[in-house]
Amino acid sequence: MVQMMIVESLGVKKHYDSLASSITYAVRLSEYGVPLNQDTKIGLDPHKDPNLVTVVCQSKIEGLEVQTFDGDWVSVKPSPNSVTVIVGQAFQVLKLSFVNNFLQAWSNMRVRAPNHRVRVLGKEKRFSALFASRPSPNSMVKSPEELGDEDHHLLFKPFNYTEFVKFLYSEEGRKTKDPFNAYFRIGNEEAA
Ligand SMILES: O=C(O)CCC(=O)C(=O)O
Ligand SMILES: [Fe+2]
Repeated sequence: MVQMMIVESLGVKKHYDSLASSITYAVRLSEYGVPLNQDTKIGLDPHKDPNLVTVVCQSKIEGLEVQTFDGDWVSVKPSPNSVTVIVGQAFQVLKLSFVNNFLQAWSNMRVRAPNHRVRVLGKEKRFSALFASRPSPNSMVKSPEELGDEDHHLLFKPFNYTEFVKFLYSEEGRKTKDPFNAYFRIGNEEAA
């Protein structure tokens, strides 16, 4: 539903079915103990999710923090009747390509994969539940072909999601500052 809303808001609803047909879903439950480093209180290092969309449900103990464009960290408070939706990088590719092709109409990127992290401030264990969508194994993530033409080049190469995740966790990927842009970026423009 959230994905459909995003695709619709980008004005490319007709591509939703083909996107939806190559998506898989997974649920993960996370437990965070008291962080070893009591200076930073970091439970999970800053990162962007590689997948399409992650829905996060925090237990009573807060900890999720999202970075703003200005670099500040904002805490997301747990709520019993709401969830947090995090856009991942695979979605960013679709979005960036769409935006690029409709650049004249849209002056800016509409959705971005945000940097986020977990900090556990107190002495209690923290729990969270995550529901994530991602491209099916070995499926290609690419922009609809009619959106790419000579005047409107695409920002990213089509890519195999499984290969991307392998690279992300490889020795080389871990050493690379921005593995996503290093691997798929076609031009030199910043796509942070
Ligand atoms: O536990 C959370 O609130 C978020 C965890 C997270 O960002 C992740 O596992 O990718
Ligand atoms: Fe995450």
